This record gives sequence, structure tokens and C-alpha cells, in this order.
Amino acid sequence: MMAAVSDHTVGPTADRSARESARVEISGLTKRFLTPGGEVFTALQDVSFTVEPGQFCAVVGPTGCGKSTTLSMVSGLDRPSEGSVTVGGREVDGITDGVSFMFQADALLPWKTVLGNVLMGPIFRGVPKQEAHASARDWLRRVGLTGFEDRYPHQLSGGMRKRVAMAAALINEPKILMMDEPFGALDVQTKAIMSTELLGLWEQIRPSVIFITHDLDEAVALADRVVVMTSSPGSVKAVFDIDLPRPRGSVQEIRYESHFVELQHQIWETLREEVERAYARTAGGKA
Ligand SMILES: Nc1ncnc2c1ncn2[C@@H]1O[C@H](COP(=O)(O)OP(=O)(O)OP(=O)(O)O)[C@@H](O)[C@H]1O
Repeated sequence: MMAAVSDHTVGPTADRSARESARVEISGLTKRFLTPGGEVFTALQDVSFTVEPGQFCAVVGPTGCGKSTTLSMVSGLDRPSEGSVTVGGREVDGITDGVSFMFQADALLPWKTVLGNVLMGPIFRGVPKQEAHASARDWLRRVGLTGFEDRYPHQLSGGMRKRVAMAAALINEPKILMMDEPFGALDVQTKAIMSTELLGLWEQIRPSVIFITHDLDEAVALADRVVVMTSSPGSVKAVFDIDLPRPRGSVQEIRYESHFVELQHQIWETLREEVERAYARTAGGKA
């Protein structure tokens, strides 16, 4: 009789290692820049926090506290001055694999159609053309854009462009999704709709998410964990676990729940001082 061979490429072990590869650990991260005047400016000072596999982590903090700089280090676009970022236990030393992005500005190519924009990821990854087309059409359906495949970005509303960007980011089934104020430019109602849609799609593929926002309501409604940063130089002031049950449903509705209001209030109490300090600094007052 043949001995049973355990296959480590499939099954629970493979699932676990795939999950572990989505853990982001930021440890003692410090980033210094040289200013145009030749002085050293410390943007981040000893930042440490972990995003567990499949966790939705929001990062809030006053303007200029280094939120986007932190994302650059996690994505491998820039290197820390001190400390480290590891993804799946491996130190980030170049562009991180399996990461998708969404920014406030649309990253859509204006000369490509909606379908063409969503197709770019799979084509770039070498997915056969027919399969890539089927997948792109499926993702456009999931974001409610069936029938708009042949439009160009300038022929869409802001919310529709965000849907295309969301499909383009998620079609790659990233293990990590980095979002820098992705809905910041939208009106309040469209933002709430897009946030609810994002939650639904995230629940389907469960990447680890780092979501930067200035909007505390958005952070609490979406996240499992909210990291509050201090004003410049940015460091971690507090981390809040958001124990609101999932699935959360409508982002608009959840805001009226008493526990939501309580969490939002607690986080604002922590953030307020930092926002005031950053404002005083940029307004020329005392920090
Ligand atoms: N390449 C760079 N050279 C010099 N300084 C930089 C550079 N990149 C960022 N900074 C500075 O680092 C600080 C943090 O910038 P960052 O964009 O990370 O902040 P942020 O928290 O994302 O801000 P906001 O909320 O306004 O988008 C700022 O003071 C910024 O001017």
C-alpha cells in the first residue's frame, strides 16, 4: 500500500501560510527627510503597529503626521531610516508582492476604457487574455458597472470612477490593500455608498487593509482597529479595537448605533489634541 503523502501546497497548512503572508508588522519605524534647506526633518518617530491577516486597519491622524509616508514604507516605495516593515515575516526591501492600492486621485488611465483599465492588472500578471476579460467583466458586474465597459473615465461620475478603481484593485485579489483617502474627494452620500460597497467586496476576499482617512466616522464604520497617530513627528498615540459586529451592513445606518457613537467619541477625544497641535503649528501659533 502506498504511504499517504501529505501535500503541503494545499489544505489547512497552505491556507495558514497564505493567511500569514498577509500580516503586516511595522516596528520602530522612523523616517527622516532632508529638507530643501538641508536640514533633517523627522516625519515618523518610532511607529509600531501590526495589521493581522484579513484585518481592516484604519489610520487616522492630523495632516502631515506621516500617514502616507507610512504607506510608502509598507509598499516598498520608500525605505525606513530606522526600524522595519515586514509582510508575512519578510522584511520589505522593494515593491511588495500581492499589494493593491487606491488613492484619493483616480489612478485610471484616461485613454483606456473602463474594461481596459480593469484588465491591466491581470494582463500585467500574465493571465491569458480570455480569462482576464472574463474576470474583468465579472469584477465590473460586482461593482455595478455592467454596461459601462466601453466608456472612458471622463464619461463617468466620480462615484463610478471609484468603482472602476475598486474593481481594478480587487481583480488582483491582493493579500494587502492599501487605501489612502480613497473616497476623500466624493460627496458625503456617495462616500457612504462607496464605503458600504467596499465593505461588501472586502468581506468576499478579505485582504488585510490599511486605510488612511481623516474621517473618523468612516474609520469606525469600516475598521476592526483604528490607529491614532500624533501630530508631527508621527508616532502611534493609541490603538482602538472596533468591536462592532460584522457584517456591518450600511455604513450610513451604523452611525446611529449607540456603541458606534461611543467609540467615535473616545477616538475623537484622543485625536482632538493632536489635530489642535497640528493646526496651531501650521497656523503659526505655538505647538
Ligand atoms: N519626500 C519628502 N521630502 C521631504 N519631506 C517630506 C517628503 N515626503 C513627506 N514629507 C513630509 O513628511 C511629513 C508627513 O507627510 P505625509 O504626506 O506622510 O503626511 P500625511 O499624514 O499623509 O498628511 P495628510 O493627512 O495631509 O495627507 C510632512 O511634513 C511632509 O511635508
